[in-house]
Amino acid sequence: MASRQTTHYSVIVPAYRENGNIRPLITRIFAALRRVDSPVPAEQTEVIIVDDNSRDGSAETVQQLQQEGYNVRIIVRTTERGLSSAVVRGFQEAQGDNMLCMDADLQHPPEYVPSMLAAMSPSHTFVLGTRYGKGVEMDKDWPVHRRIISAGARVLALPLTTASDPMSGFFGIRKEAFLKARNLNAGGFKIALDLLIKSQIPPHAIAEVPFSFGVRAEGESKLTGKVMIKYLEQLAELYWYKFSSLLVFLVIFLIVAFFVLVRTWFGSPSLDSQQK
Ligand SMILES: Nc1nc2c(ncn2[C@@H]2O[C@H](COP(=O)(O)OP(=O)(O)O[C@H]3O[C@H](CO)[C@@H](O)[C@H](O)[C@@H]3O)[C@@H](O)[C@H]2O)c(=O)[nH]1
Ligand SMILES: [Mg+2]
Repeated sequence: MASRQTTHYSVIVPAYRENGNIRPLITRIFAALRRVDSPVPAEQTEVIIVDDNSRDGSAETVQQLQQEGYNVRIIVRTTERGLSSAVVRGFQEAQGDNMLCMDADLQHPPEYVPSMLAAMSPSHTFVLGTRYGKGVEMDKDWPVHRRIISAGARVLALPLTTASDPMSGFFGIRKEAFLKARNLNAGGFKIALDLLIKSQIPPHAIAEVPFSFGVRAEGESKLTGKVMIKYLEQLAELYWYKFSSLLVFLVIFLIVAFFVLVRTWFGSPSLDSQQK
């Protein structure tokens, strides 16, 4: 098992009722890291599952995996709920400087973990698993309504970032960039978008890795109508965060321009009229 000093890479997995997926996920991640051509050593990598008190046997599965020698641990939250806040908690607990977030349900292929981790560096502080890159595609079984929602959500985020897939739940961030973010919106599902804006990641610091988005292996999606409303709230907040100074500048500019025009058109009162 890796010691604390040598853990340079952390994989954070938010999980709610994912017991059926945990074993295949962990064994596939470490099998990929143990390949001879892996750019990242398995001994320097930890996996942290952030579970919201699922009570479905996930904790026992993780315990069993630990006994088998896998460097995985589980944080069971009992007072908080939600995907984004679980990811933030995982990043706060991570030992590694290179932190990757991925879903538990195998929609994000574990075989991409080594290259995603290796893509982070002091000059590429953010890595984004994108479903819209060259040569990749969504699984044909991914529902049409989810494709439409995803496309709409992506269009709404266009003014905020140049990243091709800011809705992706498969992404990584360097610790130093994560620590720059203030007032993260920990509600909802779109924590990558929040981090891209609030950690002030410049376009050239984003490494994009195309991947084919699969379908959930076991269990059900937790994305509900409430999550979509939360996304709209998050967008409103991010638009304000990013454009409020521009807006204030524009308003002041328009007020000044208005007074200058009024003075030019109607002129200032002449001395004669003031003396009368
Ligand atoms: N701890 C915790 N984990 C959660 C919660 N809700 C969801 N998760 C975990 O977050 C991961 C993604 O949840 P899904 O329910 O599978 O989401 P999805 O509909 O497949 O959405 C995924 O793809 C979207 C792109 O289409 C992404 O935008 C989204 O972030 C996510 O990655 C899974 O591992 C799930 O267990 C929660 O309340 N708490
Ligand atoms: Mg899923």
